[in-house]
Amino acid sequence: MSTEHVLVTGGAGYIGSHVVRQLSEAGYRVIVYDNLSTGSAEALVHGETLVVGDLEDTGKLDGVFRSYAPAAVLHFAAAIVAPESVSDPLKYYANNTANTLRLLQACVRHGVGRFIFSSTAAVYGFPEGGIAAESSPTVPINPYGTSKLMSEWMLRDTALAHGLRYVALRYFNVAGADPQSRMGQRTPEATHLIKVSCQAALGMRQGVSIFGTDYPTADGTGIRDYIHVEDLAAAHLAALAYLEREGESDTFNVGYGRGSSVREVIRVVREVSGIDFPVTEAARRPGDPGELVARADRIRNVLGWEPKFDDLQTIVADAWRWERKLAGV
Ligand SMILES: NC(=O)c1ccc[n+]([C@@H]2O[C@H](COP(=O)([O-])OP(=O)(O)OC[C@H]3O[C@@H](n4cnc5c(N)ncnc54)[C@H](O)[C@@H]3O)[C@@H](O)[C@H]2O)c1
Ligand SMILES: O=c1ccn([C@@H]2O[C@H](COP(=O)(O)OP(=O)(O)O[C@H]3O[C@H](CO)[C@H](O)[C@H](O)[C@H]3O)[C@@H](O)[C@H]2O)c(=O)[nH]1
Repeated sequence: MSTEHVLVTGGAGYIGSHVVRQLSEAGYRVIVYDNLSTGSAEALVHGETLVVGDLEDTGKLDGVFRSYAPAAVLHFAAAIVAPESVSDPLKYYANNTANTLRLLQACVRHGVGRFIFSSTAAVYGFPEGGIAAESSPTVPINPYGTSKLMSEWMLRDTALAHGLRYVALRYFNVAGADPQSRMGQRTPEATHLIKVSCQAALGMRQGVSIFGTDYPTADGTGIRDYIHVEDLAAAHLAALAYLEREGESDTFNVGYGRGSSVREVIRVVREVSGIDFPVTEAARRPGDPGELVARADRIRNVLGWEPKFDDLQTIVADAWRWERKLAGV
């Protein structure tokens, strides 16, 4: 049990709010810094302190560091829509790269020693054989991935120069919701397959398009490593504990190391919901790799992370329950 303050940027968002809840339950005193551009104060369920502010506002950020002297910073705040990053790249370099720079400068000014960073499998682009290890080449194919990779580099160099230790977590396909439906993915226009399929089952969308049926995979559709947001959140607590026991700075994939195809996901959403929503076959979505699965042994070995929800049925059931609650049905 820790009584230290930790600062969580983007803590009112989808992933951050799950981590915030788990941190509170573990005894941390959590300060959330969020501009509520996509996040919601309702996602903070244990009365955590919310400072509504933008990372660009370094004056406000400095005030937070002065008031709470956080022992650690967990950095989720970002713009996250990969296709939008192609049409508006500077938004991504501003909000993801430049704002991470501002946050790191504040950490150095205030002597913060521990930092956890939300990175993404998008840093790998199209990995050889569809499987990415942490040592695989980082060749992002869109500005979103590049903005995150640049942040990883700044973090690495800052750590070396200023005695800060960090863990960068490269998330694969995050899905599902709090098993008690207190929080989940709120953005109605989200494009993620499991959310879209649940919305289709609820009749909120006309159906689901399968983007590409001619990939060199067993059923021709794209394969991804879907990870339950609750397990992903637990990885952050494992990372924080690792830094607290003086672990060295490091970067880890967070996935299960096992892929599911688009057809499998749709079949499970139909089964779980009991609703046979329309599915159409469409062309490949530009920039989509056929297969993207994590090599995921390092995080288990080094951080001691053990997933508890490694099952597509469970992920979909929790996503489905949340989506119904959000829709009020
Ligand atoms: N969702 C995924 O599948 C996925 C996959 C890989 C990596 N990630 C990373 O995880 C992190 C969280 O993603 P999410 O899915 O929870 O997204 P989200 O949009 O729900 O959360 C982002 C949060 O950051 C806040 N925010 C954004 N810009 C800000 C700024 N300038 N100042 C202060 N607050 C700001 C938003 O209001 C929101 O609460 C991001 O860094 C994202 O790149 C997400
Ligand atoms: O309506 C849809 C939506 C998705 N897909 C397919 O389903 C799979 C998963 O697509 P998502 O949009 O759910 O997720 P992505 O794999 O494209 O990307 C997500 O995971 C990446 C990391 O792996 C990045 O973090 C990225 O930001 C995040 O959106 C892909 O094969 C995609 O082509 C469909 O067939 N129809």
